[in-house]
Amino acid sequence: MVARLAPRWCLRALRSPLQVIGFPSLQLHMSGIAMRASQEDFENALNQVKLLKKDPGNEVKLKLYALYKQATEGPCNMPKPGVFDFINKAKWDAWDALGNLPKETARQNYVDLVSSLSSSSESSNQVQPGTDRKQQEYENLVVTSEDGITKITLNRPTKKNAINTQMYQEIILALKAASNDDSILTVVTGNGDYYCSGNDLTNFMDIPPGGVEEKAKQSAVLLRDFVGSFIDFPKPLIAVVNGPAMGISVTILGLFDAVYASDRATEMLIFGKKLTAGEACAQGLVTEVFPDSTFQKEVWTRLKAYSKLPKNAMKISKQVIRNMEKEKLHAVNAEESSVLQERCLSDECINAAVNFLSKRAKL
Ligand SMILES: CCCCCCCCCCC/C=C/C(=O)SCCNC(=O)CCNC(=O)[C@H](O)C(C)(C)COP(=O)(O)OP(=O)(O)OC[C@H]1O[C@@H](n2cnc3c(N)ncnc32)[C@H](O)[C@@H]1OP(=O)(O)O
Repeated sequence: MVARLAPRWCLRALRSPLQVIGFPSLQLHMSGIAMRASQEDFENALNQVKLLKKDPGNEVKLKLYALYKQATEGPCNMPKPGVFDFINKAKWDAWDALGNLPKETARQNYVDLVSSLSSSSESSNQVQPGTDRKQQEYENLVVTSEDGITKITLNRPTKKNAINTQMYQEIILALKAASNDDSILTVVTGNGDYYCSGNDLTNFMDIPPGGVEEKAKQSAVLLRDFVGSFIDFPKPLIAVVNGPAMGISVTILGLFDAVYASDRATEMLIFGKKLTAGEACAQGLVTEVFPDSTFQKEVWTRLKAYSKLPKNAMKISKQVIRNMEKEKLHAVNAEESSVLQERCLSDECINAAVNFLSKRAKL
């Protein structure tokens, strides 16, 4: 019954430890709790959640969970889980943050939140591909090909294009596909006001049965494959940095052949320091900065001109330049991934993720 009704992201959540966050609505039906005042709206909202086309993300699921618990049970009445019990702690924090919010208000907030999700889900698939030829469907990317240019657009604008686990894998696949397609240039850009806010901090919450050590190992493998796919990319690869960029989306810019940034990319956050696009350009991380008002026009005019250049000459030139450093880059990548595996388990990393997520969970 659940399997038939639930959309794809629900099924994924049910298979993972995150299922406990994901399904207040199913819990309601299973426990058969009866509502009174706004029962009809509330029940409609519970049904609507199951019809959402897109996974709303862990933060929203936490909000839904907390509101559901508050609406049906009142203020948080559970003992606080231990710090390493990430999922239950995140749920507990979200519920506890609601304090003494009255049940009726929580019910109303749940209804309002679901309604906003339903409308944004209807207007989603956020990028208009225009006349581009759309390629394979991805959940977190839009990939189009036109005029010899394959464009990979990071497409989670409501999350500032943070890279979740699936998106890492989709980017690897999209780069693989672009390396074998007919295009001359490949472009990576972001949809919305951000280029990318880096690693999705909820990635670390989905702990597999092997525990946090297994998670750290999986993260290291994924990171190595992800960065490796940029190191090995055989054609000219251009980053069109349309807005702020953070974390891993900045650190991989050095693997692009050109990086064009809008002067609105004012937060290229590396090592906790904010760099403007101009400063990043002065340090060689960005190739050229354009005024935001003309950014898209100027950059795409230039890229279209580049795409008319001889395909094989460009590809071979890139390979000649890059091949010399590939071995070293792979060695550094392997080393960094193994350091990540260790650092994932550090208090500093756990606290940073928990702090961010618990702030998010407060309504
Ligand atoms: C087995 C697989 C595991 C895979 C793991 C692989 C690991 C590889 C790791 C490699 C090392 C990488 C390191 C990094 O990238 S570090 C950088 C991490 N990023 C951050 O710390 C940024 C966090 N976000 C923010 O500080 C702010 O959100 C931001 C400044 C970006 C925007 O602030 P603003 O106030 O304008 O907007 P909001 O905060 O309201 O954000 C809107 C919604 O977007 C969500 N969001 C934004 N960024 C992230 C993120 N990085 N992770 C998760 N969610 C993010 C935010 O929560 C808001 O969502 P809601 O509307 O639902 O609340």
